[in-house]
Amino acid sequence: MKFGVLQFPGSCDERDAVDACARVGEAELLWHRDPDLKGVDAVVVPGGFSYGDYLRAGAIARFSPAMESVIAFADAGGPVLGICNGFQVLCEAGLLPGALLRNVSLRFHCEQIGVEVVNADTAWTRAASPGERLSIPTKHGEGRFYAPNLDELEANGQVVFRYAPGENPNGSERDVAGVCNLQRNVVGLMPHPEHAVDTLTGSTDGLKLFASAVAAIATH
Ligand SMILES: NC(=O)CC[C@H](N)C(=O)O
Repeated sequence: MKFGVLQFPGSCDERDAVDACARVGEAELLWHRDPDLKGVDAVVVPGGFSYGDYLRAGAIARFSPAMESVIAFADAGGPVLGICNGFQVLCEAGLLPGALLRNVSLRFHCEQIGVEVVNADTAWTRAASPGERLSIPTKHGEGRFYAPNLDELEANGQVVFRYAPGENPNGSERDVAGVCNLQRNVVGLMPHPEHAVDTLTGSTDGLKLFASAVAAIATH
């Protein structure tokens, strides 16, 4: 099982993402200009500030040559995870519904928070239980999830994560922290599971997402 972690100019969490993936499988960095995904079994689009967040976070990165390959990979059912800036890129690319707006505070927010698993039947949450609370860091300025069809997303089971009560850092409607596509192989979330994989930093809850992908590939 090999993960590919896609790196853009301005990514900053790709090394932690590789480390997180390497705890449950093999992992390698993929450069955004190269459309060859090197035969990986799952793709992680990591956090950071691709292209300096100019225009809108993720708006430029989504035109990278590798993104066309990621879209084809996702359309074929391959597991894709977008973390924070990666979530923003996947929304911009049309792989996930909705958009991420500026935090309601208009401030960058950085904190360890509680995140509840709403849907444990996706490629990236099957190792968790519905209602399970994970402790994961969050750090972003444009994390307020918005979708005009939120009722429909809820009805489809596309809301995958919610901020724990009282811990919503950005004003997202109905505390939405992460969503998936209809096929449930593409998941995006604002909190950073790759920063919660070692007891040294206080939580290993993030490993559940990466272990889920390994299970998804094993039963594919
Ligand atoms: N940690 C990150 O990935 C930051 C995401 C994004 N650039 C923001 O500030 O909203």
